[in-house]
Amino acid sequence: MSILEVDNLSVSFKQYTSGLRQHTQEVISNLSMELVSGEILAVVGASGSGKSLLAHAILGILPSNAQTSGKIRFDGEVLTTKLQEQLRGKEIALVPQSVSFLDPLMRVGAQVRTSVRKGKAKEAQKKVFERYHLKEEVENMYPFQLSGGMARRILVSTAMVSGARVIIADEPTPGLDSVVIKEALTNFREFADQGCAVMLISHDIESALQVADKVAVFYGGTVLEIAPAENFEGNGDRLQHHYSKALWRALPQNDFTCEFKN
Ligand SMILES: Nc1ncnc2c1ncn2[C@@H]1O[C@H](COP(=O)(O)OP(=O)(O)OP(=O)(O)O)[C@@H](O)[C@H]1O
Ligand code: NI
Repeated sequence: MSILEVDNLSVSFKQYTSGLRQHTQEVISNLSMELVSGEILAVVGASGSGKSLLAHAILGILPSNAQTSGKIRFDGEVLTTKLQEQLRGKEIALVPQSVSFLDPLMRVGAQVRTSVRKGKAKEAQKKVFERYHLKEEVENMYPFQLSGGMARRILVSTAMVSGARVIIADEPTPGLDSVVIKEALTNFREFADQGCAVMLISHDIESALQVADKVAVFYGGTVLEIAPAENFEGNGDRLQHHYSKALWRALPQNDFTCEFKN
């Protein structure tokens, strides 16, 4: 069953060029896709292809000069600005790409606790810190005192304790060591297995494929194809699009199958 549906979404930015002349740049074009309960959808594609903007459009946190058209539905209901506000951080949680999303003036333990909706906040926060190997003293720190990897683990923790039904994770793993990456990906898998849905935006196709059910390949602001994860194997012959094949074959471990070899 589909929890979140994106229907013909376009996003453009109005920018002033010289003087008062306006220029509109479309950064997402006629994009349709869905998140299904119980599934992880990995989203892969080049830098600048619109992955983060799609996440922000779903959450309703695009910059104010962005114009959108199309519809996004949660549980069949069309998302309005008001509904997005109500669902944000509650039914739909974001693991943002940038650690600047953390509140610089709030201790990180408190930030995680404010996201807990069910059960005891303190307990949930302690448990999730333990899970992500964050020492007890970290809860009293401010974001500026954290390393990049610690800040990222705080962002993942915040989404994990929220009790949301949809998690949109925008590059949640860079800078993390392999043990924590595995832990986070396993948690996303468990989360999906409980009947929730995950959108996992990642440059790390190899890791994403370990847990994803389907992969959406992004290019130039739209989805080229959505393929079952198992189609990413061998030479990539089961992938439909040249770009998807190229993306897959460009991975270091696939050099062996590259035609240029010999
Ligand atoms: N506020 C903005 N105003 C104008 N253009 C923007 C704005 N934010 C993003 N863009 C443009 O939209 C495009 C998509 O950006 P987006 O951040 O979604 O890419 P991405 O796929 O997430 O890239 P990355 O993999 O590097 O995170 C880029 O070309 C970017 O320059
Ligand atoms: Ni991005």
